Amino acid sequence: MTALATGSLPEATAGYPFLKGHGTENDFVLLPDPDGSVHGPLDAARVRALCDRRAGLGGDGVLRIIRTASYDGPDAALIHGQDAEWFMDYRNADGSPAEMCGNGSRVFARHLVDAGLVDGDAPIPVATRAGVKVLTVAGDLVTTDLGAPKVLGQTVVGVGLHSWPARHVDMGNPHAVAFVDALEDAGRLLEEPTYDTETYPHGVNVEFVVRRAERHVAMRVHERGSGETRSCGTGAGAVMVATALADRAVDEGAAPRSELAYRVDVPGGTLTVTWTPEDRVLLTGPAVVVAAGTTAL
Ligand SMILES: N[C@@H](CCC[C@H](N)C(=O)O)C(=O)O
Repeated sequence: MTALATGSLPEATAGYPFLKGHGTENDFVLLPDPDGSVHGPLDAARVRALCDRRAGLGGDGVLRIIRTASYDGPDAALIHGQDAEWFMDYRNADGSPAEMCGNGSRVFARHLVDAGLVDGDAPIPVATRAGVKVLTVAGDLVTTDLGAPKVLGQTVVGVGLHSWPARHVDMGNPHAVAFVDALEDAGRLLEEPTYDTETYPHGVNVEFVVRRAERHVAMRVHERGSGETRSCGTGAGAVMVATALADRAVDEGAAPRSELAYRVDVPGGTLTVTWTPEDRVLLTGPAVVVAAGTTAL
């Protein structure tokens, strides 16, 4: 391979500023748009173009970084009512908006701190479509308080000819958690798993879980709107809650009596999920920004 000679690189493309980042390889295009004047309308086609891994920048989703007061898209009243300066305007790779993104929230906070937009030594409240989430940054790790889980009923998910019972857990967004004998049993996950559309009228994120050791599990995920990804933070939260209940480490309908932590391995790394006696699910993991530039998209 011939190295590019100095000076042969094309001039930076004039266009819209972006950053690229990931949390346990759940990767995102970040669009800094503090006052809503930089990026213009973020329609589904543009999100799909940005997330395209061959013709675009590539990503599991887009995070627009905008002041809460400057957001004027759908559900603006709901967003403006939240007590947080910054709004994480998250979209899946297919362009659909989602209520919450756990891994994305850490990358979002990392950027706010790096850019000097917030004090990294203090808790950072971030508005989302699932309400305000508070983040804390400690070195390489960022913790998101995902809030109280909603533990709902049993359901069924399927891939090809296989089907599994699954636990319905809402972590701000919908999840179905299925325990499997081996992660490979879920196959290549090129297609969306089947699920009960009455239980999940707006689609669902499906997690497949195996136990690795005491308070240690591994998962794969098929995300609503993004396909199989290398990690899902809210999914890790849902998996921890479903596993702790299955382990009888927590009584149904209750919070743990003392802090309970599980290691959750995902294809892209490791997350720690802690469920507190105050019924908060805390997601801790890395958050990395790997590139910044401009895009014509
Ligand atoms: N990867 C995210 C979840 C993103 C949203 C999800 N696909 C949905 O539609 O609910 C995470 O880390 O939580």
